[in-house]
Amino acid sequence: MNPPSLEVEGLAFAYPDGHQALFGVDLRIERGERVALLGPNGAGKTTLVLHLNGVHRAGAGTVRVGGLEVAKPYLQEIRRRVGVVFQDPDDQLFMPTVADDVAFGPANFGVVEPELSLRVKTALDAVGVPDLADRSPMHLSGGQRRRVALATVLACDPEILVLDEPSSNLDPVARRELAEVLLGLGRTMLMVTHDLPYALQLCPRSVVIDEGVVVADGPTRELLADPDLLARHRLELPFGFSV
Ligand SMILES: Nc1ncnc2c1ncn2[C@@H]1O[C@H](COP(=O)(O)OP(=O)(O)OP(=O)(O)O)[C@@H](O)[C@H]1O
Repeated sequence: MNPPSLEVEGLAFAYPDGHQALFGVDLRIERGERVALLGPNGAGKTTLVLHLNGVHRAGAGTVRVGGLEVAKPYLQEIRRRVGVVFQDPDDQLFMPTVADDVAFGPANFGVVEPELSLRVKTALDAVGVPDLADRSPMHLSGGQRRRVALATVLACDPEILVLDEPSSNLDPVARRELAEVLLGLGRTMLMVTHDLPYALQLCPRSVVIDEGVVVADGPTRELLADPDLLARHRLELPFGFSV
């Protein structure tokens, strides 16, 4: 049997200033699952995500991606396996053309022509912007930049896609179109978001963390239908939205 895409066991972490941000987090995501990671500001979501690609080193506990432990000797392969799409595409796009940006990751991981060009084309097709290949990433709309940032990660064929606030700063049409793209990918996903309707639309399962611990883990629809849970953890559905 395949190992789970993500297995976090007993993860605890304190920042160098002594602030304890995670207290024994457990999280298992099977291949093909789409999971939303919810929680108020300061809950520990980003801190958790930065353990998945080895930016932070666990104080205690383990993280495995597709069965491989996040540890120094395996960091290059871990970074290929964990495709983080940052909230700000500026963090991800820096080459002269879109095609160069999408090729950058797989080229770094040793992919060569003709496979490299195929990866670029497949990734841009998957996010619905094949026509942008020769454009400068600097001169794209926010929605286009978000899609290109996603393509840069897809081109590395990650085990798990980690999306940080994918719907932020998108107009309603770009937001819906991105949801359609994400649903069409058929990939394992962990989506960090404050956009609860987006979590409901995209992720059958949600995990709520608060003050560094997992406080709920279950079907998104059930969690969002629990007003006490939402109120306890500063989660709020938009006015008039019913689950
Ligand atoms: N570099 C740091 N040094 C010390 N404490 C930090 C550092 N970065 C984050 N923290 C603290 O760790 C806790 C968790 O922060 P984190 O950024 O993981 O929360 P978050 O759930 O991602 O919040 P948000 O929804 O606002 O992005 C917070 O109390 C935060 O103040």
